[in-house]
Amino acid sequence: MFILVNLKTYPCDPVAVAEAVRDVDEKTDARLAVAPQDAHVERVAATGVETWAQHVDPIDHGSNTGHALAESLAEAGAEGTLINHSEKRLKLADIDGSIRAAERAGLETIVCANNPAQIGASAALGPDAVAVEPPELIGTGTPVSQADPDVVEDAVDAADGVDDDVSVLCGAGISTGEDVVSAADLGAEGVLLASGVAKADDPAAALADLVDPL
Ligand SMILES: O=C(CO)COP(=O)(O)O
Repeated sequence: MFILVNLKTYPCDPVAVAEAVRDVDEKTDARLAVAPQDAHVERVAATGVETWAQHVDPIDHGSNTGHALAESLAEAGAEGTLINHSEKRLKLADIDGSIRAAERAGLETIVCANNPAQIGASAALGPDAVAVEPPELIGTGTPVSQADPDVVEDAVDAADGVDDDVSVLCGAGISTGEDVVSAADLGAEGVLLASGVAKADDPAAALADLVDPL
């Protein structure tokens, strides 16, 4: 399983969380990574943890102000990027452009989507992976894999129907190892999570619990 910890703009110490993720990653067969804010990518990557960007824009070097350039994030140490997160929605043409920008920079891609229909459309654009995250469950602590198993299974079917090379992850409310196991049982190859680690009193303990049953 791939476990990607999205730090959003939570007021946690990104380097301390990154070190905890790196340490847990070394002790488990699961693949763990962290997606910090752009300003923290370089410091987080320097810990040795697999580091992802939260977003890239569909742009190239040039006359663009206030954008996230894929090449710059890759140079700072990012190995992949989320695209179209529920909190950073893009138009279809821009999702396509962001995937192409990420590919150009050598970044792995996960396109997020609200529901199985959007998962199918996203898979058609050829990212490495898609992630279904029902917005109403994000940040609630109610795990999508247990509260809405159909949405995960339907997302897996939708992506497989378009391109079975595209992996499917799920996210929203995931915070325990049991939630991760139920996601795997539904056919997800990984999970995205945020508050369960970024807002935990002890992020290292929260991470240890996440991988414990894997
Ligand atoms: O948006 C998410 C991960 O990208 C999920 O957030 P929570 O884990 O806080 O529900």
